[in-house]
Amino acid sequence: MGRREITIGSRGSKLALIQTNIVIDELKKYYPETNFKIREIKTIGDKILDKTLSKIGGKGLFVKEIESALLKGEIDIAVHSMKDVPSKFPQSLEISAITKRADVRDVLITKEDKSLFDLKEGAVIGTSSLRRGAQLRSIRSDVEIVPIRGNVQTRIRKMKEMNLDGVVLAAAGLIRTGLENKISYFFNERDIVPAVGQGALGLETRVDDSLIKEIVSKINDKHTEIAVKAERIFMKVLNGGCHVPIGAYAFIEDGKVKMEGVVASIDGKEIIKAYDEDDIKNYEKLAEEIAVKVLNKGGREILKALEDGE
Ligand SMILES: NCc1[nH]cc(CCC(=O)O)c1CC(=O)O
Repeated sequence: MGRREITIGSRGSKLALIQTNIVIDELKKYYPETNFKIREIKTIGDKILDKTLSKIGGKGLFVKEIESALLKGEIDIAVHSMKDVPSKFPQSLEISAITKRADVRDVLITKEDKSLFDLKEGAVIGTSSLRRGAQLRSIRSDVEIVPIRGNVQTRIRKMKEMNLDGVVLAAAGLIRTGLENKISYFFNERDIVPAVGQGALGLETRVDDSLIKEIVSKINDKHTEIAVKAERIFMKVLNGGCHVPIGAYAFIEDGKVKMEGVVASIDGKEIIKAYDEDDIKNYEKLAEEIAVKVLNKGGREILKALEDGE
């Protein structure tokens, strides 16, 4: 059973619209008769580009207006990058499906297409992500990190305008926008542990809209769902938003869930990591244990110092 017309809310950036169209193409495989309409919604995160996200209130800024439209019934589904979805939700909304994850890695785009190790001593790299900055400095302590904001295309343009040696971005966003050929270096996911949810798309719906929930459930990818849920548990235990350098990556392999979590000091001098694996059904316990391990190995002091410094 389908519905004749379904309205999907999306941010208006090129990447967001491409992602929403990826989701629509998937849904169309199951509901070829349905007309999927996109409604573009501007979020505060799209409007304020001259401040770092942590200063203007965190990553919830990319989803709030879209959630309001969902609550008002103006749209039936919201498509989000799971990376931008905060731990807390309005009570009557939920993520009902997470599609198959794309490349989770972070990458470097450099002015002269140089690999990480060919960058000159003291190279200046643009990223507003504390997670990327700290972990990058743990591999190359000589590099200087400068904040840079805006959508994917803007950041590449700013790299040139600000005469930076490079910028760090998510592989997924570049691949989806057809800019894969600009990537100069792929960071190994164990060197720069990705952001919670990176590379995964989530479909948010109203809790009581069982018809729409049934429709979106068709494109849920069980392995991605478990991995992203595990990462989000890690984030919740650490109580970390985007103002703390934390990362987590879970994946399913050989019938097990395997997971790494990290907390870093801003300068990258302290990198606290924990890795473990367990049966898939124990993913929640695994995520909690990894979070506790990271806290006990020194993560607690790092998080405390960040709180006091704010
Ligand atoms: N913070 C913005 C954002 N949200 C999702 C992606 C990329 C796609 C993804 O990770 O799913 C990006 C761009 C980036 O970080 O380079």
